[in-house]
Amino acid sequence: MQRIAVLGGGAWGTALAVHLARLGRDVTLWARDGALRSGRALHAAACVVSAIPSHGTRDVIRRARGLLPPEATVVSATKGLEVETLLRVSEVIEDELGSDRPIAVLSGPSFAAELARGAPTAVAVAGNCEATVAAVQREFRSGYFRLYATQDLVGVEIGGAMKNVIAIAAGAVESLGLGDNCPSALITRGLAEISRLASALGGQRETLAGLSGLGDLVLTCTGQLSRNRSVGIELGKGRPLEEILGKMRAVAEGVRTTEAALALGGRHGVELPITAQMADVLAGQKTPRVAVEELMLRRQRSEVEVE
Ligand SMILES: NC(=O)C1=CN([C@@H]2O[C@H](COP(=O)(O)OP(=O)(O)OC[C@H]3O[C@@H](n4cnc5c(N)ncnc54)[C@H](O)[C@@H]3O)[C@@H](O)[C@H]2O)C=CC1
Ligand SMILES: O=C(CO)COP(=O)(O)O
Repeated sequence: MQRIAVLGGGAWGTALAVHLARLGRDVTLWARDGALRSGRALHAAACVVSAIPSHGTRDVIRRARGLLPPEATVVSATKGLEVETLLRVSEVIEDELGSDRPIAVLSGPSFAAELARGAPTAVAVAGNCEATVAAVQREFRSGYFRLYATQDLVGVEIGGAMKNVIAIAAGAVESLGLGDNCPSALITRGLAEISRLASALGGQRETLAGLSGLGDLVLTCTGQLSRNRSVGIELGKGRPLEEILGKMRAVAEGVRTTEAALALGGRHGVELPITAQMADVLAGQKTPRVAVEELMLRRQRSEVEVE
């Protein structure tokens, strides 16, 4: 897997391209408005890493379809859901490229800037076949980048997408200055909510206790570099969402994921109380303070749910 094309010239695509180039791979980075049409970016690629925001993935993959070498593995590094279809990103890719295509997903606690400077980082890698997962694990690893293999695509992708929703909530709670108990409860109950949805969709709860669940949740809810957390901080100050997003150049996937996750929960009969409150907050229908009060006043229940 020597030749690698990275689609997406944002922070994450760039960091992954830098990392792979450092490993001696022959890397091409395709940024929006780049030369995808000419096929130069994808020519003879053994592997294509997709680090496009979730809302742009289908379009870019569709445009890449005819240019992709038939055997090329596609590795999704995106964390989100397709709002219109409620599909996970690997499902979107499969929808466009067919179920024979080797597809893997990378997800876990990994701020782009830290990977780019070679800070020790560990992620999960899942895929639609064991050999694909093993190949990605082998080809992407370095002294500072470690990949844990799993076959649980659902768990890994739901963990990566949903942690962004809880991170927005964590930022809002931080802004309200409610102390340390509240964010801790939010992270824990957020994890319960994420695990419930993943499990209903066929994922394994154990996956959510791993890097693409708890690991990424802790990083994004507490890390200074998180864009999702920073959206929450601004919401907590009372700024409207449009104004916050209008000033942001980077993507905060949790904003769109909130709506999609809530719809997925509804479809599968899964209660997502924090996500539901965040949907109201993001829609400007409720303040974060009221959302916290309503969560606290919910009917008390068992901590561990019996399925
Ligand atoms: N930044 C990070 O630390 C990490 C980000 N991710 C995920 O990677 C994905 C990409 O995020 P970043 O690179 O951070 O985003 P970014 O905000 O740094 O850049 C987004 C890039 O996507 C391009 N883009 C936007 N809309 C597009 C569209 N419709 N079609 C094609 N390209 C489009 C933009 O031009 C820009 O180059 C997201 O799903 C994010 O959650 C995952 C792990 C770490
Ligand atoms: O996914 C990330 C770290 O694992 C990046 O989080 P943000 O998109 O909130 O910056």
